[in-house]
Amino acid sequence: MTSAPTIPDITLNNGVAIPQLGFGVFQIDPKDTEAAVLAALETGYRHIDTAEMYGNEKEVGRALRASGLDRSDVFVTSKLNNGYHAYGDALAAFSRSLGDLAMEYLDLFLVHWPMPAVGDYTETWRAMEEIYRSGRVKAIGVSNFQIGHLDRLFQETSVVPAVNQIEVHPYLAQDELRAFGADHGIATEAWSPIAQGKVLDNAVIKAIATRVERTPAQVTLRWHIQRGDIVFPKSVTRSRVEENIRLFDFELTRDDMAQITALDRGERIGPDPDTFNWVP
Ligand SMILES: NC(=O)C1=CN([C@@H]2O[C@H](COP(=O)(O)OP(=O)(O)OC[C@H]3O[C@@H](n4cnc5c(N)ncnc54)[C@H](OP(=O)(O)O)[C@@H]3O)[C@@H](O)[C@H]2O)C=CC1
Ligand SMILES: O=C(O)C(=O)[C@@H](O)[C@H](O)C(=O)CO
Repeated sequence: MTSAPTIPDITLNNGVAIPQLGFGVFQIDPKDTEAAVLAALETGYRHIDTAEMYGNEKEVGRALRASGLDRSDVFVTSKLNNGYHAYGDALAAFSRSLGDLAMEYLDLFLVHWPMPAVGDYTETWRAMEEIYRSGRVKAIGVSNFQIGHLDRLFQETSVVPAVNQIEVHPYLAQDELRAFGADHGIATEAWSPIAQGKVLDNAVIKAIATRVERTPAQVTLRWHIQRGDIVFPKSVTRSRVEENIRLFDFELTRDDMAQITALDRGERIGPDPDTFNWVP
């Protein structure tokens, strides 16, 4: 393939820079993860999104070491699993994630789900603040938090989350929650950015793709990039890993952007954060 593109950074609310495009590893079998992450790093990705829940942190760490890259060259995110929301459990879970990744620090650590009916996420967030103060993570954030959850954090805790990682794709544009985040200095990370493939046969996206001579996946990912969100598509297919990074040498018009945003139908492919209380 041709040389790797330059991926722009987004500056988080504490000054930390995060590559706007990364590589997600949800549903990559642990036995396949080292090879998949290594392929992504070889292709030019410098940002990996994992989680304790995915069961593949060890393999992510192995891939980074096998790549020969410096630890500081790659932005690594992991997430606190749902069973560890109590203060002491959260501290211990963070240390376990670091141990499994075999890293001295994480770039970003997130509360994976708010779990509103199970525990008190403000207690969990105080543990995250303690982890942040320890210097073993460069930034802390949340995932799947709704406006009400964020409002409670603002009222009862000190550190404003650096990011909120939420489901966003053309069928779930999330404009209200994204705007709320932007108003409070919280960057949006868009999970399942191509809706696990479900938006790729959409007629509007296909027509734009034909006109700009790109694939529907590239058009959809470019829509996220131009909206300013952070994305990390997942693929175990080398040709798609290469396709998904080629987003920085074309542009969508204002009309393309509006047409894709108008596909919003409030349709989730994942759980509803207000009612999701699953402990793996
Ligand atoms: N915080 C949270 O609660 C959540 C976070 N996430 C994060 O977001 C990441 C991405 O989301 P994910 O759910 O994996 O879904 P994605 O929207 O990234 O879609 C992944 C699926 O699309 C396929 N695919 C990838 N690229 C292409 C392409 N160019 N053309 C056609 N098909 C393609 C993949 O197939 P194949 O692999 O076979 O090539 C896979 O089946 C996760 O890996 C994870 O890091 C995801 C869900 C929830
Ligand atoms: O991928 C993630 O990060 C998730 O949280 C999802 O797996 C989510 O928990 C789910 O889809 C459960 O069915």
